[in-house]
Amino acid sequence: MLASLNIHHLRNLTESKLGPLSLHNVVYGVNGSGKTSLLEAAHILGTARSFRSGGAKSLITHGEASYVIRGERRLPGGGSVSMGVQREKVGGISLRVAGEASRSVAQLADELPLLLINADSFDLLIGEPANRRRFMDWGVFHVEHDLREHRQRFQRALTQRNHLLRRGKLERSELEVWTRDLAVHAEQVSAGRERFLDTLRAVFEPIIQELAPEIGPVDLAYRRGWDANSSYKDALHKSLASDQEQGFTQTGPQRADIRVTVGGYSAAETLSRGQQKLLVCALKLAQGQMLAGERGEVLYLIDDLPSELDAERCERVCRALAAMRVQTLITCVSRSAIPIEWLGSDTSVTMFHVKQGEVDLVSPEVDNGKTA
Ligand SMILES: Nc1ncnc2c1ncn2[C@@H]1O[C@H](COP(=O)(O)OP(=O)(O)OP(=O)(O)O)[C@@H](O)[C@H]1O
Repeated sequence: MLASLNIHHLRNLTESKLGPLSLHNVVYGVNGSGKTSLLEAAHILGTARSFRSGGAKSLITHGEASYVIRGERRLPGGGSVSMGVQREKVGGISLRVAGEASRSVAQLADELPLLLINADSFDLLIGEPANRRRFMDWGVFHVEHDLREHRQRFQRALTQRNHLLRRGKLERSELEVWTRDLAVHAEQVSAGRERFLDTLRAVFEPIIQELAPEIGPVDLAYRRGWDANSSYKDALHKSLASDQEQGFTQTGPQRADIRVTVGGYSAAETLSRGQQKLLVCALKLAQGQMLAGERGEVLYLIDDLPSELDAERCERVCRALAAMRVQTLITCVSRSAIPIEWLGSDTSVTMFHVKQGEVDLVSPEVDNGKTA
């Protein structure tokens, strides 16, 4: 569990401490006060990158030369691990884990597994299929580590095959070699995605029922990217002439998708914005449940949880998070937007008030909900 976060010169957070952190942490403050920047700091600590667009250097407080983010992770069995990320305007990024310099972002991710829910998360439902493929591949690689190699070899074979298809004069034997390789690894990648989706469905269904029973059953159908009745090898054989004409491989896992429907209709085109948010939250909570099952720990960064949700539905999300026993860092504009009893007992929830980059620990008893 992340125990504390110290931030130096990240956006308007010139010298800020967020801590001590509990299982659930609510940060509130007016627009532009620095709430998202606090989530961003936690995200950088676990991934070495921001979730917002823009150059990495634009995160450094204007006029300063570098930012530094330090965090302390409390270990389940006692003891703690320190983590740190520093970015220089001139120079680059340096990472530290347990007092040692590290070159591996994966080491940060291992120490602090994170999941983010923010306005961009809607892309999972309404965005391009690539967003849903990334979601599937995240799951595949967390659950089945050896599929990484199949994925890399699939990508390499696809690149090579497309390269040959683009060339006017076709080298048949070379094309056949890459097509054979492509077919083998594509089937593996696709089968892995299908298994992930089967596992996810079982976790997702009770969560969506709890968060949004009124929208009815939600179907997550896997579209593997080629004719469901043929092997990929046969599909490639059938589409060879047309692939040659187009100059690229038109079918395969690079076209896979998850079709999300409600009562047979596209969820993206049918659901209201609030319902879409509940559906996206259910997918992310299912993802977290799978990750927590495997890793034992996960930290949810949730930007402006109450936006788009009415009080009752916001409460449902909070109660689902509380039931999962995952750590949360949730932002909202007003103190009263998330009554802490939705998340659990007073002892497992800490509130912070951020004002122009300054973070204050708020005692709920003293504050009594009056500081909005
Ligand atoms: N490099 C920078 N140096 C200094 N200040 C910056 C820099 N980048 C952004 N800011 C400022 O930091 C502040 C914090 O922005 P942030 O997005 O964290 O606010 P927020 O509390 O999440 O707001 P909202 O509720 O509007 O989403 C803003 O006032 C922004 O103008």
